[in-house]
Amino acid sequence: MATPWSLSGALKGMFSRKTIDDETWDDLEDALITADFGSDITDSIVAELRENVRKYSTTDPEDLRRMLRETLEERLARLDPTLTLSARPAVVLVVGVNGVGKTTTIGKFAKFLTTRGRTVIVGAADTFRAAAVEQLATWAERGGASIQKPQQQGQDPASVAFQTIERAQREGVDIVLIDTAGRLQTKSGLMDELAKVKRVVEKQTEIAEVLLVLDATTGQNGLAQAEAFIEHAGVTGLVLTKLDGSAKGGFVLSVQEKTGIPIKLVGQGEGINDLTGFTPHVFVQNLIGR
Ligand SMILES: Nc1nc2c(ncn2[C@@H]2O[C@H](COP(=O)(O)OP(=O)(O)OP(=O)(O)O)[C@@H](O)[C@H]2O)c(=O)[nH]1
Repeated sequence: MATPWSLSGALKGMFSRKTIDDETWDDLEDALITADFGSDITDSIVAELRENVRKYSTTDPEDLRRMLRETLEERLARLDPTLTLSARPAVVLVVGVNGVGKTTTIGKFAKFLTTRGRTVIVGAADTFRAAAVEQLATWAERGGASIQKPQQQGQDPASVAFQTIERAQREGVDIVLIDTAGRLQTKSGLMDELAKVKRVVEKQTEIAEVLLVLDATTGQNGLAQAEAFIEHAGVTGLVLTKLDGSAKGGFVLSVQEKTGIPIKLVGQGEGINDLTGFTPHVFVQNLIGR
């Protein structure tokens, strides 16, 4: 599958040369920077590979490709991408700034779970915009999930979360996905609201996952916007969306190393089936090519 974030095009020239030379290293560095690995990670990858090439006294670009693949895979696999969803119900809070693909992700995630035989209910705890609730309802339905809507516009988000979990417990639903607000007047208002949702939910049951949705096309900027969530929301996993429209495959590694939080899901399209788990081995195969 050709992906826009694959490095295989950028690396082609490099691996078709007969021997590893200065140009090889320049090309590698350019390719990594262009793919948004960031300068620190690029420097450390290049330094590590130079050391390996020296240690194994190789001049074969194919060896370098293998080493690059191993390095990236090893670094991506340092954090565990497994979702913890064994509690019943397993409550997942979905957080992130507006426009990153939160609603779509909840629908796709519901589909991902119902396809695997789990029952899902979505809680519309972003209660301010009626249109947003309706959009979420459409995606929940596509994903095969039921939905708990606010009883009136602007209902306290924590009470919607409460009602959703109560219903899940009553109806024996496996997984609860709570959609939270992405935009309020102030950051502290947003974080207070989220803290209240968490407090109320934790009285009912443990929170299984707090997933932060990030738009891969915005790269480092998007990360800066999401900083408050990373600092205050107790995020347990990242969901990268819009990777299909991004040339920034390196963001995947840089976001994980910068935040210390594992990527758990990846969105690569606008369709209901376009969300997958994150598998470093597969990702790196696609990134490096062949
Ligand atoms: N290409 C692509 N588009 C995506 C992906 N995920 C979401 N989108 C698109 O991104 C846009 C925003 O998605 P939403 O799910 O509405 O985002 P949101 O964060 O809920 O936005 P608000 O409702 O405004 O808060 C939509 O046009 C989606 O189709 C993805 O993985 N790939």
